[in-house]
Amino acid sequence: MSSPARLKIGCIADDFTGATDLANNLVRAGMRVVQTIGVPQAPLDTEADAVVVALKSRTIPANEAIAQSLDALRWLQAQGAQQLYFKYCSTFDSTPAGNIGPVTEALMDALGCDFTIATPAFPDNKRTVFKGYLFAGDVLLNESGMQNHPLTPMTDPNLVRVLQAQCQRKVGLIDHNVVAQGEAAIRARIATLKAEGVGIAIVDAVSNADLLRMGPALSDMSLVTAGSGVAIALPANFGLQPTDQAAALPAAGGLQAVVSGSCSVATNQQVLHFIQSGRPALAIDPLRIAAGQDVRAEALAWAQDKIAQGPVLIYSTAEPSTVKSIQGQLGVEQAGAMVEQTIAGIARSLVELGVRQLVVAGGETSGACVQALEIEQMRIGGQIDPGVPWCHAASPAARQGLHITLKSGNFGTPDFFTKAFTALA
Ligand SMILES: Nc1ncnc2c1ncn2[C@@H]1O[C@H](COP(=O)(O)OP(=O)(O)O)[C@@H](O)[C@H]1O
Ligand SMILES: O=C(O)[C@@H](O)C(=O)COP(=O)(O)O
Repeated sequence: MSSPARLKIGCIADDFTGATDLANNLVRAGMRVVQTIGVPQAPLDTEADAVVVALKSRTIPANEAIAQSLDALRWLQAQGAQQLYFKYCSTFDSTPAGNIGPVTEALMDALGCDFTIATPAFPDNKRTVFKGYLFAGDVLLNESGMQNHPLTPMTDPNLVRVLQAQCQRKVGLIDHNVVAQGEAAIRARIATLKAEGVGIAIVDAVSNADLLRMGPALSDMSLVTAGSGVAIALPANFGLQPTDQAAALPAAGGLQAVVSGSCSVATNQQVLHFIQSGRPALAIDPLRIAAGQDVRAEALAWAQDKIAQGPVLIYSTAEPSTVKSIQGQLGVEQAGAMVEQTIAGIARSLVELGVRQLVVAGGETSGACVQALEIEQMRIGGQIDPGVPWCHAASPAARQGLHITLKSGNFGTPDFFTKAFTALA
């Protein structure tokens, strides 16, 4: 086994789909990237410029998120990572208890880092930050629907205030006027903030040009914290330029399927689009799972005689009123866990049937599917839509490995479920 080169960027992501989102942006900017599911037990055994360690630490208790993140940091340091990147959601999903602030500060302490940035800006997916205020699309974060998020309701769009509530260190702002002037002005502002006792600064960015202007000023920062957007600007600091080779994956083959447990607005549109295009789609009824029916076996039998003709979709995706009614009958957590386990079981059975191109929709659903497929590591390939790349992974269920994409609930155009397979052809 050849000994891999020193990692340029070591990344810690607080969820699985967010991890592929970050990996995708690093690949687009020229890095070869591997994503691991959790913290690996062994050293990296393949060439990569960056590794993204995917955790599920977004909404767990802050002390557990810190412990897992420090574990990931130690592994990345052992692989020689030259810069660390903590990735969180582009809608800054967190509560006054964390976990963005506590994890950032624990990583800073461990790295002896006296200053870092924080920006969830991801203009390709319409997340922008101006004067410290986060916009999702054309509206402020707290008007975007995120104010109703069940676990991390975002009711304040001012990120300086939001992050300060989670941090011991003083939080400041590098605003758009400074970012627009480029590296020297950003470095000067950082020096001023440090002199004022600020340890973490929210940074404005309303376009990719802003992110690219920011990049050179981050070249010597041991820790960067951000959504995935900032990643487009970092590979250049290591002398890398965009190249198709960074996204190279093995040739794709085998059967094609989509499984969806996401109930987000974008996914609902994607399911509808797939059905309206006349392709085979099977809805899963959570109440039948709860009643003890073998929904997995039924789904497999349904798929078996259709899948040779082209991609099939198996979904529990539903509109908010239906989801609420099911949650009312089964309980929120029980309904979620039951559906996740069923879809993950179906994904495993489909791969055992010969599916080698698998689209998974939903963050939690992706976590369950990746676990059911016993995937430990994924190589990141080309982008299908902003934030969503194809990946290639080994799995005991697929001898030569499989192509898999983990789609965040809110990402992707309405035709994503068909476009994904065309992109791989
Ligand atoms: N019809 C349904 N009724 C109730 N819960 C559902 C239904 N379909 C999916 N779920 C659950 O909703 C959650 C969706 O979360 P997730 O997979 O993270 O999607 P997203 O990325 O869109 O948030 C999962 O726990 C899933 O099992
Ligand atoms: O930064 C983002 O928006 C995404 O990468 C992300 O983290 C999305 O999370 P989920 O919507 O929970 O999949």
